[in-house]
Amino acid sequence: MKIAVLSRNTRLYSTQRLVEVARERRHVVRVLDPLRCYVRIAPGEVEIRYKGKALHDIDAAIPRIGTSSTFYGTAVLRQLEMMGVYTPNPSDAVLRARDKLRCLQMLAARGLDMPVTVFGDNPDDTTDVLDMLGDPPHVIKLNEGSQGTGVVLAEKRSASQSVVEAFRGLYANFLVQEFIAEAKGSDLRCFVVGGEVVAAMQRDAVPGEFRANLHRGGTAVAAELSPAERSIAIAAAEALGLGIAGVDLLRSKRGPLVLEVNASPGLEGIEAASGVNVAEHIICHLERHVAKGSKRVTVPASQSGSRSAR
Ligand SMILES: Nc1ncnc2c1ncn2[C@@H]1O[C@H](COP(=O)(O)OP(=O)(O)OP(=O)(O)O)[C@@H](O)[C@H]1O
Ligand SMILES: [Mg+2]
Ligand SMILES: [Mg+2]
Repeated sequence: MKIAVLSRNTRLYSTQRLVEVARERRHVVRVLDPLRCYVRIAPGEVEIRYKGKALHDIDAAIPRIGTSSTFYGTAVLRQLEMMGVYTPNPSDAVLRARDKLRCLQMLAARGLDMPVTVFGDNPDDTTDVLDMLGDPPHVIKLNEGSQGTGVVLAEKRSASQSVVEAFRGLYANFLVQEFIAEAKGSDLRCFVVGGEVVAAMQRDAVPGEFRANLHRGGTAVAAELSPAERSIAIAAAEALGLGIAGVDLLRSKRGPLVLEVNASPGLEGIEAASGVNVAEHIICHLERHVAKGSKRVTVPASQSGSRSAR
């Protein structure tokens, strides 16, 4: 198989692991910086080039698209999809996951439990928006934040109001959630590949911190999931159409709650904590799909001319 890993940095742990395992399993693998891919769009043609050369015959692509290149990265991925390249995480699904509000709306539509969430645009509505949520503490989050940045705990209503005003002043999209105190600064990261949870870890925040993210100093240990936790994680990944997903859950009084679904979950923390070779699960998932015969589109010579991508 010829595999492309769309990643801005070949030195990242996740990128390196995917390359390593793909090579071990005798695939041809190449890391492509999505920002160095460029595209020609014309009727009946599919063309994508990388550093001066046409890309062709790619069987599968693994998008590892960071928040800073969502727009461009997903456009490149879409072009690969148009060429019939298999991707476990299609561009539309990556876009859905990147937008926390949209993600929560889709999960709610499936009846999956989550912290109750509100949002509103006009300052005149803030009081009523917060009334819809209930008493503090509240968690206020930037809609497109990651690694715990822009996630703020407001203990009092006046604090919620101030943070909301500050985010509005910065023209940032945000959402406000009920604070799940019973989670006690811990969350569960469930790594879903091809409709199965292949690895899970519990992350615990450092004392005095409510965010469990490893980037915020949190620590991680392997986690045993209950059947309910396992099934809600799988359902959340499926609701968004993601073959690979990092689903974050909180353990609450009313059962597991989905916090968010990440489309480019990191491998370092989860492989270290769980001891599972997650990269191998991902490559095996590609093998199963490409072998199943997801066909690459061949552009007819009459349409593609000398510009054909293959
Ligand atoms: N409503 C909540 N109640 C309790 N704790 C919360 C809540 N929302 C977030 N947290 C804590 O803050 C952390 C960061 O929140 P969240 O996962 O939404 O942000 P993120 O920046 O997208 O993180 P990631 O790096 O996992 O993508 C969570 O892992 C959890 O520990
Ligand atoms: Mg996230
Ligand atoms: Mg998270």
